[in-house]
Amino acid sequence: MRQFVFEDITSEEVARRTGVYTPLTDSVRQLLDAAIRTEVDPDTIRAAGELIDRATAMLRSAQTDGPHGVRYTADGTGMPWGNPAIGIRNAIAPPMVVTRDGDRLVADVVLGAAYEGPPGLVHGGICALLLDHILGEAASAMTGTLTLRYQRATPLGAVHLEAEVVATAGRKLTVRGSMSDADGITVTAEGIFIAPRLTMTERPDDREGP
Ligand SMILES: CCCCCCCCCCCCCC(=O)SCCNC(=O)CCNC(=O)[C@H](O)C(C)(C)COP(=O)(O)OP(=O)(O)OC[C@H]1O[C@@H](n2cnc3c(N)ncnc32)[C@H](O)[C@@H]1OP(=O)(O)O
Repeated sequence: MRQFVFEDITSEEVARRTGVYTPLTDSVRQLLDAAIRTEVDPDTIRAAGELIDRATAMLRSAQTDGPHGVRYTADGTGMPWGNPAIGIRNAIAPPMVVTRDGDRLVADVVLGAAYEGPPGLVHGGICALLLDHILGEAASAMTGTLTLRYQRATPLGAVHLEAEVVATAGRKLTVRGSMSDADGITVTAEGIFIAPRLTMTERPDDREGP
């Protein structure tokens, strides 16, 4: 299991990097959507592919070995930037922006063509990804068991997610949550999340993570 990675950088530097990477990821997200929906002729598709390959080579001219990792700074700011639900450097992520509302975590996300499963509807695995993430973030723990009930299909478009810890027993946290559209709940979730064996006396870079 890889470890969390400590980066000794200021919040200004985090903001600067966020400003650099966010527009790139937005562009790649637009590219994903365009690649799914384009109806241009084959020559134009080939030409676009060559341009994309050139851009990819530019980006690969300096890159990390392996994944981005879950990085954090001295003040505890997390940089899970490769995360497929919330990562600001991952175009697969919608991205979901999670905020706190009292005891609950909430997020509002727009799911477009890249998330389609049945026609016009959100893929069930995407519902599971987003719910796993928001429930896991509510618990700050590893998913042990996650149970979903797909109450009705979720149309592509705007969705709302919620999660709340409802019980704690030792390292085990029970978390409930839901996904909904404008007409109400589409998916309910309940998970058992297991907090790491970790004491606050350990140095941050000793922590193991997913
Ligand atoms: C790491 C911190 C993460 C922070 C993340 C920040 C937010 C990021 C958000 C990311 C969100 C995305 C999140 C992701 O994507 S997390 C990635 C997906 N999840 C995994 O890959 C987890 C793989 N499994 C494991 O690593 C271990 O099996 C875990 C850690 C789960 C338990 O192994 P551990 O050796 O620690 O456990 P223990 O044997 O001491 O048992 C302890 C207690 O737990 C009970 N139990 C055990 N297993 C399960 C189970 N599967 N269901 C229900 N209960 C289970 C067990 O009965 C016992 O209960 P009790 O007898 O005491 O009553």
